[in-house]
Amino acid sequence: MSSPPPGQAHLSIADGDETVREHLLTVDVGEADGDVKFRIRNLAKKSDTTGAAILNRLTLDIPRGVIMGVIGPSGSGKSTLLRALNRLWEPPSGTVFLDGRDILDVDVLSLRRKVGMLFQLPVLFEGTVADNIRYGPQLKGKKLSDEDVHKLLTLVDLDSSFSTKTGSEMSVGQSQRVALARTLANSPEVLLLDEPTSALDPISTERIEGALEKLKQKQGMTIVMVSHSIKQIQRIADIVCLLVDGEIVEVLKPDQLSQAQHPMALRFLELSS
Ligand SMILES: Nc1ncnc2c1ncn2[C@@H]1O[C@H](COP(=O)(O)OP(=O)(O)OP(=O)(O)O)[C@@H](O)[C@H]1O
Repeated sequence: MSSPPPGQAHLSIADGDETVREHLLTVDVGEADGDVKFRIRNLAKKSDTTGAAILNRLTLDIPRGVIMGVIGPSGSGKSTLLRALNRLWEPPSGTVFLDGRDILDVDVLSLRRKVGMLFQLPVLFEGTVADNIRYGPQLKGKKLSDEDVHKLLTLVDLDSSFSTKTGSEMSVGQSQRVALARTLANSPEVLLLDEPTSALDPISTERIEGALEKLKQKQGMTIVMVSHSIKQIQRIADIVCLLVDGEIVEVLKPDQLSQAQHPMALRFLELSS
């Protein structure tokens, strides 16, 4: 079999195959595959209180340089999965690999620089936008110039006049873009986004989506985004992963959702049309 193109390791194998789901879930692109950014193997988590499974032995490859959308009903484990990827909770050893390396073997602070995260609501620190953007690099002893700050603002579609504003002078959408710029100041390789636009108006949403597209195209950023909006996933994701009750039940291209076999995927599609 010829090698799949970068970032398409799973999809090219399963294209046109009626048993898409089974193939996608069992295909292993190989231990040393350079096109896989995150390798997740048998990732499990139980509730501390009830012992019920929150994540049920998830196995998934996240290809490098793609936007992967994660969808699923409320409580299906989407945020829990995302949070394992930068050790906001500690996954068991041997379950999550970044560039082939167990993330438990990576210093947690450098992991979080490489794997930045953005939440539903932006929380800016005190001080100006520039202070916020400079914060991460400063911890490493690096001082960003005004030009660096302006470049980061441009990446998120804000003009340089924002650098002197404070959180209280901005809308939630603008603050979210500043939070994104602050994360980007650490030069991450991966962005984890937990419903980053669910509190935003359509114009702000479009701006964030535009920034994410640019980051993927120009910097080859790998992006994993939890979203409740199928339409958003269809707009920007290259691959969509459907979680139901802590299990991955579908991994497919967004335009193949109508061919999904799991009833929940079809339900999602119905609700979004
Ligand atoms: N530390 C924890 N201890 C116990 N239960 C937890 C813990 N963290 C999450 N849960 C439970 O795990 C399940 C999955 O939660 P999670 O937030 O990952 O789901 P989700 O798919 O992101 O949901 P939503 O779409 O509503 O944000 C939920 O039932 C939640 O209550």
